[in-house]
Amino acid sequence: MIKEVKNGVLYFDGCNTVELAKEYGTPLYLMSESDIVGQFTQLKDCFLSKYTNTRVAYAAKAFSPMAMFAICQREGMCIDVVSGGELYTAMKIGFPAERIEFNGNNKLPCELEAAIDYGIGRIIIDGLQELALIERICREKGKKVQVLYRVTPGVKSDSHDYIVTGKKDSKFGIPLDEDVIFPAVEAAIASDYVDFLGFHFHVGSQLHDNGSHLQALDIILNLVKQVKEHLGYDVTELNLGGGFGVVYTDENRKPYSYFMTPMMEKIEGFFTDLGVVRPAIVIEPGRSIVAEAGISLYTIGSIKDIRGVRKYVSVDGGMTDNIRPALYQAQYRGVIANKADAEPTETVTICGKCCESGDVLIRDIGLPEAEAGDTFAIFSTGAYGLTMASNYNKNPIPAVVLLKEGSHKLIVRRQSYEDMLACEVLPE
Ligand SMILES: Cc1ncc(COP(=O)(O)O)c(C=O)c1O
Ligand SMILES: N[C@@H](CCCC[NH3+])C(=O)O
Repeated sequence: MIKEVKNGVLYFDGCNTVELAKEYGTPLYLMSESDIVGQFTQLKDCFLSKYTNTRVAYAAKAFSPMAMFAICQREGMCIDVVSGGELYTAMKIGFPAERIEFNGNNKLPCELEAAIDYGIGRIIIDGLQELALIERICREKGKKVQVLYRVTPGVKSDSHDYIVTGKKDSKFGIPLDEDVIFPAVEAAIASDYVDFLGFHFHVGSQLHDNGSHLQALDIILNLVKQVKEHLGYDVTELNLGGGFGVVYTDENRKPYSYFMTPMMEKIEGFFTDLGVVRPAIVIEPGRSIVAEAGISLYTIGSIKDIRGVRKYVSVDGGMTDNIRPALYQAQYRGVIANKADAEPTETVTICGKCCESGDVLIRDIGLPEAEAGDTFAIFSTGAYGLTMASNYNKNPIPAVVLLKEGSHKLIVRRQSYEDMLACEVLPE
């Protein structure tokens, strides 16, 4: 049991969360290594070990400390980076270059140069000008890189509009208009500076239905067929992106096999019929690896009961460590960690300490009576919490503690006020 209650106290991966709050301070992110490894194990069982020539590239944007990259390295995973900063993190720990893939709709020349210098495995080209930019850099450096094209399949997905990426009106990917995509593929095939491997799509995030993945896959397989027919070229790699949904409140999380099995069956059947060796298949899960492995801990402070309206319970963090409720109206569950088995007696709203009315973490949650000094725990905050954290109101970014079966270690130290001032210069 990753989460359990003992003597009224919430334990996570064998650790007493109230003690952790005292030892490391709050706000605090906890990450369960056991849960992260458990997700990788499930992917190994239903995908990596079941089918040859497959890879998982963890989408680092979900949670990107060096320690996470090290877990990926140890577990034999690849990683998907989307910025010079994520790439630098990988380089810092000596992450094997060939296991890094680079995504992004506006990769900067300096980012591409660093990636090509490091010898990264793949660049996922996201727009028409990017090929020329990569070719120029490779020409100057006397290098060659492996590339895929990210395409927009033009499918709808059932998720928040801000995290849907597969529709045609998107800043990501290349549209599938014939007069756009075929010349682009021809140019990549003909290039002396890139090896063109195939196609990439990512339909969106936090999906609980495999429909849009399967629809996008059909579209991409049709493209593969057309590329063979028109250009006589067999692709050697397909990347199906990530997007697999997790539990925040009462969602019905589907196992990875719910997505992977029908996709792999479709792919295997298609290439058998085409009489072509199946290309390598890559996926890029981010959220599903780390979201449920995270808990955020806060200390309750001011409590305001606006009679007949709402009771606000304030915590010592907020939108600075978890922007998702404010940005996507995301919903979370939580408990008072030191009263974890007490019955709810009132409905309250958990708000942060930032100067924004929208700084609400959980609206209308049933809790036992909250008191100043209680430790409040919010579940499923492991993805896109720390990585989207900000210094708004000059609040320092919290520490991260990695838990494993009762042991705990600091993997990101809490920012100090000095850290926040470190880049500032006072004019003479
Ligand atoms: C290209 C790409 N790959 C992977 C991901 C990871 O998605 P998720 O965290 O939903 O698995 C994203 C983000 O949505 C993405 O844009
Ligand atoms: N940041 C988003 C996910 C972005 C996915 C990347 N394209 C979230 O928290 O849900």
